[in-house]
Amino acid sequence: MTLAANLGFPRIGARRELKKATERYWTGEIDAAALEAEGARLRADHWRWQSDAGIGVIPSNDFSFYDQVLDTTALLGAVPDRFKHPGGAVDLDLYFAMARGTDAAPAMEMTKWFDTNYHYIVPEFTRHQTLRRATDKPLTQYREARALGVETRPVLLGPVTWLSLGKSKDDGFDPLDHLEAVLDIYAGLLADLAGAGADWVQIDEPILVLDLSPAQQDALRRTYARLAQAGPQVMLASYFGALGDNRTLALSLPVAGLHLDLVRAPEQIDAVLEAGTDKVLSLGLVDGRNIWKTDLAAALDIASRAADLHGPDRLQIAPSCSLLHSPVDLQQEDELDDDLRSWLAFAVQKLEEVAVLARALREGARSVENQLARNAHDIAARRVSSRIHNPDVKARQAAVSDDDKRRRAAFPARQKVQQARLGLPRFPTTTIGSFPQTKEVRRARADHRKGLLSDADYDAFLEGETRACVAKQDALGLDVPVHGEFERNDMVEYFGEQLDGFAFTRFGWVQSYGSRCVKPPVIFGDVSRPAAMTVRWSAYAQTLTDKPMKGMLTGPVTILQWSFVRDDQPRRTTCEQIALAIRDEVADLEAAGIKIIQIDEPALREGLPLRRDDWQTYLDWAVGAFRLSACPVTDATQIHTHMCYSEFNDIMPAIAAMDADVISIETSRSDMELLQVFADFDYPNDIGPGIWDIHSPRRPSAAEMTDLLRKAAAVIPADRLWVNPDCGLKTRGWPETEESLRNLITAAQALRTEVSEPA
Ligand SMILES: CN1c2c(nc(N)[nH]c2=O)NC[C@@H]1CNc1ccc(C(=O)N[C@@H](CCC(=O)N[C@@H](CCC(=O)N[C@@H](CCC(=O)O)C(=O)O)C(=O)O)C(=O)O)cc1
Ligand SMILES: N[C@@H](CCS)C(=O)O
Ligand SMILES: [Zn+2]
Repeated sequence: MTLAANLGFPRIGARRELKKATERYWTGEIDAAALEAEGARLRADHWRWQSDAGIGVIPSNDFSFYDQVLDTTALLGAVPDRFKHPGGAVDLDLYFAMARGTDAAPAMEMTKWFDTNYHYIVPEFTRHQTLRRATDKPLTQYREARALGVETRPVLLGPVTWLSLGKSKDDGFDPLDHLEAVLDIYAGLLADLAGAGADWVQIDEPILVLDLSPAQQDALRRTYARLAQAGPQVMLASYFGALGDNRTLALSLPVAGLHLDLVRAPEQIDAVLEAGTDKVLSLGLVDGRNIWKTDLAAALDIASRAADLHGPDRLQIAPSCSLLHSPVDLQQEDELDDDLRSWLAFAVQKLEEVAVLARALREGARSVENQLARNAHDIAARRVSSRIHNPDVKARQAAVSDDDKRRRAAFPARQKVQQARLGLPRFPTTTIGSFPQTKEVRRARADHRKGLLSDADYDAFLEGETRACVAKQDALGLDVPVHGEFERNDMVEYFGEQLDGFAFTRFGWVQSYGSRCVKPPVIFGDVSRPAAMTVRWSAYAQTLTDKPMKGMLTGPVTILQWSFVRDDQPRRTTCEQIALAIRDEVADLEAAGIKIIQIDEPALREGLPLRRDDWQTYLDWAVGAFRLSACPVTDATQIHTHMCYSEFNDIMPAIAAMDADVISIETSRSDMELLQVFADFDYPNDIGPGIWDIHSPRRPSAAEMTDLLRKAAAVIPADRLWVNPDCGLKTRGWPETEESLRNLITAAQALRTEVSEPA
């Protein structure tokens, strides 16, 4: 019998209840018991909703208080020495300390989860680390569901993915050398889960869609040879792409089930069916990464073919990946127009789609003919909607030339003109754009939205915040101030709200990291800019200071990457439309007297395809889009870009090809490691390596930041170094911001004294 299955449900809560409870725990407003109780309440609700939606295979252990990779690190007791854990269980406070750092110990690194906007805590490995089972979460949450009458399939992160995503802290140590120790722990856990009643477990190995080394392939063979014997049957989950050249390997593993992402890679079903297998196949037919309604007829076509060739009893229907990346429930969206609403599906609706498809296979398409007919109507209506196409946008795109993507002079000549115009000191200091989004700022915006604060009062409030922020930066002595971004709810959503072709939701929140969420806008049609979006705030801020005010924009690739993108045209086409809109904004900022403009592209690296063979094509159009947005200006206007959470090792030519006059990057958590690649590559333009980890509430001292800057000056010529934090300061409070910026400026001053001027 074909079952409807789910791989993971969003844990943050339909109204971000988990975020709110976690943050209240951190500020001491509630205790651990209250936080645990809120977690349990959410899990119970989510299990019930899934059951009500008709899902037969419901996951457990997909819940997390911060991150599922950190959960695995805690499960395996891989606590870095600096947290001085004496052994025994990893409790909630140690868990949060690893994620967020403490005064005594910096947080563990955080980075992108594959090509998503979700961030995980990077495991740290050392040669002499002793791994041992240090939490029982998979077991307790399985039992918790059972006690509520819900039979679940516990989800575990696969050992090889966990080891592959971690970082070795000892030279020459290969994390895969820990594999046997990890397998001992997993085998024990699986046996316990079987003892508690679990017939199946889901083990996620998303690295199966990456280019794998022989050592990783061997590790996968050893892992599943062992775990397939350990108790419950294993549903091995691949997602975010095609198995590709790992298909034979995956099919050869002695697991009982294999999950395939048939949204990103629908073609792989034919190869798998042709190869033949006795495994249960889980068909990921409903997009877990986007918000469009599934074309059920097309999905049913694939599923029916699989049922004919493989047998309906050995099939499950599922979302393509965990629904962690999807908003919770479309039902809440009371402000979306009817057209748009009829085109969308969030997590709850996606599970209903999964259930319809499974039922169609079990009982025949007639049994769900009403649902199929309604779906076919909505899919067809979207396809022909007049709201999607804008001939002016298409005409402008057709006229884009290579010249539009080129600055007038090369960097050395631009640098001279800009230095003469800006007159900045060596080691110029700046920030990445946002300043603390305090409760007051968020409340004023919420009140404005609800009509409790008039347009004029909200505007005056924002002017006040901006004025105070510029004054503080002047008092601190920052060389290149910013306006503070108080008017922005989010660096992508804010732009989406002002561009045609975008829609936005009220509650479409998705977890980004820890308690932090984003509400990606929905790109449904051709994109254009009806009016200037940021000039009002940058121009106002420039009137408040004699220093050069930096204008702040989000780049086209990042807007694309952090939105829910239309799936009816290539991403590169949509990206170019956004680039043209940003280009107009850049030109307007320059015309308004703004001499420095930053175009943030933190998601450029994240958008890189998972397989290397596809990289160059992406990099060509992504870099082209950035350049298209950045190049309407004269040589005297300085263009900055900013990238956080990015590994640059393999993409330096593309970073250089962006040709930004200045790039600021996140480097502090990696102790400047990330900078070395810029040195090795001989990166030609200016660089601002972050010297303050703004993701942690910890306040770095001037000495610590001076030290980081010295490390930077040892590898990058001093006359090309800028001094800045890792990223924007929106998540920080004012006291820590002022103290840390004071220290950052002290560090810059120290380097100006220490490092002699070039002759
Ligand atoms: C730089 N990062 C970003 C990523 N993706 C983005 N789309 N944006 C980013 O900035 N990816 C990589 C990183 C991830 N980092 C972060 C950092 C911080 C956040 C964050 O702070 N998120 C906020 C939500 C931001 C937001 O949209 N705020 C709105 C709504 C505020 C709100 O909650 N209002 C309350 C009412 C408030 C009151 O009455 O007091 C409500 O609606 O209930 C706004 O400011 O208006 C977060 O809180 O999680 C995300 C990613
Ligand atoms: N300008 C943005 C960039 C974040 S990546 C900010 O400062 O928040
Ligand atoms: Zn950033």
